[in-house]
Amino acid sequence: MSVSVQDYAQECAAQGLRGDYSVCRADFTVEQKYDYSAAEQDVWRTLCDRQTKLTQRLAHKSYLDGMSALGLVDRIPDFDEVSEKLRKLSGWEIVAVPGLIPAQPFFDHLANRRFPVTNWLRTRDELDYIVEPDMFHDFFGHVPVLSQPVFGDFMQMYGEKATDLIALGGDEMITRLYWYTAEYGLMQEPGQPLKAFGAGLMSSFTELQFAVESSDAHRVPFDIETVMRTTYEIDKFQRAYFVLPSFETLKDAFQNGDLAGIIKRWKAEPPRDPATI
Ligand SMILES: C[C@H](O)[C@H](O)[C@H]1CNc2nc(N)[nH]c(=O)c2N1
Ligand SMILES: N[C@@H](Cc1ccccc1)C(=O)O
Ligand SMILES: [Fe+2]
Repeated sequence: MSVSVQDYAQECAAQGLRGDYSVCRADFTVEQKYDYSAAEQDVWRTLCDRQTKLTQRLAHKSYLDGMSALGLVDRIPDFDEVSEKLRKLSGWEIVAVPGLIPAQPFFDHLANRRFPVTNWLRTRDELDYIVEPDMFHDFFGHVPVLSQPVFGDFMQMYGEKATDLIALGGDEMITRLYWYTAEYGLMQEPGQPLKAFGAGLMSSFTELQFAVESSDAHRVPFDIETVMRTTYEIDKFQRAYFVLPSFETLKDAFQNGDLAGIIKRWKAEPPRDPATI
């Protein structure tokens, strides 16, 4: 039923993903091994400096509050140190993984308040955008909001509920919901300017600006059923961004929406193309 590390490692290698899955434990975690070079530390600082300037302007307050709570990011994070801080703030910890892991173990970590963070960093040639999650994306994009108890609790609940919905055959649909909210969600609260919410935007210099500021970005109001029916690609700018009116809207749709019904209705139907939403 669940994916074995060996099978997944082969799949990833075939797709050209960068992580080394040969040293994974059964839950896809690895040692962080803090042996980064001076050049990598330098890339990290550059990434943080240029991206922080953008997030100050374009990120939702929940993210900026989370970043302040976490404190300094002046060198590549030591995962154990960060976990200690996070545990005090919200009961979360981070664990090292070699890169993308399958949905099921991913959600199982979330359900247990563990966030998987990739243990390698993009190169100097990828400062603006990278096609697969790296440490900068996982850490800079996702971890700040986990320090905020409201979001931390939501992510745990997401992990728990996702596991049940996957059992109904909703693997792809529940992943799309995660994708278009936690990764690429925008937020526009009443009377407020449009802000970025998702982690995939927070970690990309070019896509963050595109999604929030470009008149070429295709932005549509959040609707849970539409989101769950819409495909995505991980290695290009998104062709649709869903705009949430508030975090409560997402939480409410997730808690009280009939996700099982949506899955049953649509899982055998052809999905929708984001360009046509
Ligand atoms: C939930 C959905 O499958 C999503 O793309 C998951 C899959 N595996 C992942 N694996 C890692 N390491 N990081 C992620 O953000 C994700 N996201
Ligand atoms: N494109 C994101 C990384 C990412 C890849 C794939 C999925 C999610 C995030 C970045 O440049 O930071
Ligand atoms: Fe992510």
